[in-house]
Amino acid sequence: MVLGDITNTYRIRSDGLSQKAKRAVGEIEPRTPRATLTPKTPEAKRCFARLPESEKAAWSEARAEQQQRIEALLEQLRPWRHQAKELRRRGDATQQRMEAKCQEKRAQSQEAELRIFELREGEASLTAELHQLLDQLRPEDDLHRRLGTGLAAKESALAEDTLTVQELLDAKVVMQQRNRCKQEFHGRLQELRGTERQQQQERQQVLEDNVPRARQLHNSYLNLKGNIRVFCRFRPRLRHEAEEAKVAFHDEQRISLQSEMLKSVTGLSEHCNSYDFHFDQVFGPQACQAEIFEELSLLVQSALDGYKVAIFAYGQTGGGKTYTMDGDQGNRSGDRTSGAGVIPRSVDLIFQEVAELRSKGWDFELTCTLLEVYNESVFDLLAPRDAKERSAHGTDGRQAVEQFTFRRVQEASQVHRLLAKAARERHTASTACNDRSSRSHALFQLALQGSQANGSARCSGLLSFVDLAGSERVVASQVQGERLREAQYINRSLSALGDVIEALKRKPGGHVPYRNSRLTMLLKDSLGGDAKALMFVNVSMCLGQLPETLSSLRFASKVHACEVGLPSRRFAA
Ligand SMILES: Nc1ncnc2c1ncn2[C@@H]1O[C@H](COP(=O)(O)OP(=O)(O)OP(=O)(O)O)[C@@H](O)[C@H]1O
Repeated sequence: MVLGDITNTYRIRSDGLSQKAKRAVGEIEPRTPRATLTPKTPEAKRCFARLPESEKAAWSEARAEQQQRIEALLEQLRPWRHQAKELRRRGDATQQRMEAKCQEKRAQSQEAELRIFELREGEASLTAELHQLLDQLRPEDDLHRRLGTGLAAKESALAEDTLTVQELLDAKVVMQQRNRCKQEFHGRLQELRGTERQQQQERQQVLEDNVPRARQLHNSYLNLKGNIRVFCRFRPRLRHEAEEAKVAFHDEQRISLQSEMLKSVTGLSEHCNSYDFHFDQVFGPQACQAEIFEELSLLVQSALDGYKVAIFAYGQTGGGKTYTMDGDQGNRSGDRTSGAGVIPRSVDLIFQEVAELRSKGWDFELTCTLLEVYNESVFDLLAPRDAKERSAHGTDGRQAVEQFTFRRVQEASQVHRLLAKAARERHTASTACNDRSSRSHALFQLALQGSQANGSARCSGLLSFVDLAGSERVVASQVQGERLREAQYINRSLSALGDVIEALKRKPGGHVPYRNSRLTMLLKDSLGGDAKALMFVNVSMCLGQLPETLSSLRFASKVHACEVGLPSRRFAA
C-alpha cells in the first residue's frame, strides 16, 4: 500500500512525465532534498510515525534504493525521452503541416463549399429558369404535339389523296383513251350523220315528190269512188256485256252477222239469219286507234289542199263513236298516246303539215269552232256560258254557222285545250248502254286559209268532225221523261240526216231537205256538193245489241251506196 502510493507519486504518464517524475529526472529541481524524503500523506505519515526507527531507516534505505533505481530508469529513459521529444517535435511539425494542410484544405473546402453553394444557387436558378422555360415550352409542346397529330392526320390524308390522285390519273388516262375513242367515234358518227342527212334529204326529196302524187292519187281515188266513204268499226264486247255476236270478217270490206237461233213458224225447226254488209273499210274489235287514223290521214291532209272534209261518227248509243273521234277518257286532252282518237291525231297532223308548209313559204291562218246540237238547239261551246245558245236560223247553213265563235288557233295544244273544254261542256247522261252517253251531236270545225308569201296561190280548206248522238230504239230501251225527249230529238235529226243523204243519192242537183233539222243545216257544207265525207259506223260486238247494230249497219249501207257528186277543191293559182 505504501509502495503503491510511492509508485503513484512517481508514475510516468505516456504523454509525458508528471511533475514529480520531472522533478525526479532533474528537469525540475526536487522540492525537498532526497535524504529528507518522508511520507507525504497523513496516513503514510501516521504509519511512518508508528514504525520503529529501524524500520524507518530500512524504509528510508529502501526508499533511497528505489530512488536510485528510478533514477537509473530515468537515465535509461532519457534517449527515449529525446526520441519522444523528437517525435513530439516531428509530430508537432507534422501536426503543424497537417494543420496548415487542413487549413488549406479547409480553405479549399470552404472555397469549394462556396463554389458548391454558388453552383447550387446557379443550379437552383437554372432549374427555376429551366422550369420556367419548360412552363413556357409546355404550350409549344402541346402545340407541337397537336401539330404532330395534325401532321400525322395530314400525312395519312395526303397518302389517301396521293392514292386518289393516282386513281384520278389512271382515270384520266382511261378518259383520254375514251376521249380518243369518242373522237374517233364522233368522227365516224359525223360521217354517218352526213351520209344519213344526205340519204334523208334524198328520201325527203322522194317523199316531197311523192306526197303530192299520193294526195293526187287519193283525191283521184275519191273522185272515182264518190264523195262519201263509209268505214265500219266494231268495238270489243265490254266487261259487263254477256255474249258476243257472231260476226264473220271476210276481208277488209265485207262482213256477215248471224242472228240468234230462231224457231220456224211451225216451231218444228230452228234457223238463223245471216246479214251481209259491204263498206269501204271494216275494222274489227282488235283495231287500234293508230290503225284507224292511218286510213284517213290522207283525207285529213287534203283539207290543206283546199278541200272540204267531213268525218262523221254514226251509230247506236254506246257503239264507240266518242271513243273513235276523241279517244278514251284519258286522252281527250289530245296527248298522242295510243288511246288518242281521230280528232286529236288530225289536229296534230294538220299543225305538223302547216309548220312544214310555212317553211316552204306558205302562210296559214287556222280558226276553229265547237258546237253541239241538243234537242234541236245549237250551243256554241266556245262562247261564254250565258251566250252559249245561238240560233242556227239563216237562209242557209253557212250563214248560220258564221254566227258562232271562230277562235283563231296558233298551235295544236291550244286546240286540244278547247276540245277538252268542249267535252266537259257537252250534254251527257247515263243510259242503259252507256254510262256517259252523249245526248247531243257535237261538231268541231277547223278552217284553214292558206296563201303563198308571194301571193301566187291561195287555198281554203275546212275540216269538220261530227260526233253524232247515239241512235236508240226508244220502245226497246223503255226510256222515259227527259231521256225519252232527248232520244226522240236525236232519232228525228238522224232521220233527217238519212233523208238528206237519200235526196243527195236520188237526185244529184235536186232539192235536198237540209232545213229539216238543225243538224243537217249545220252540215250542209260538209255533205254533198264539193265536200269529201267519211262516215264511221260504230257498232258493238255485243249480241244483246244486235238489232241496234243491224239498224246502224243498214243506215250506213244506204250512205255507202250514195254517189253524191265529185269533190271539188278551193284552190286559186
Ligand atoms: N274500240 C274500242 N275499244 C275499247 N273500248 C271501246 C271502243 N269503242 C268504245 N269503247 C268503250 O265503249 C264505251 C262506249 O263508247 P262511247 O262512249 O265512245 O260510245 P258512243 O257511241 O259515243 O255512245 P253515245 O252515243 O251514247 O255517246 C266506252 O266505255 C268506251 O271506252
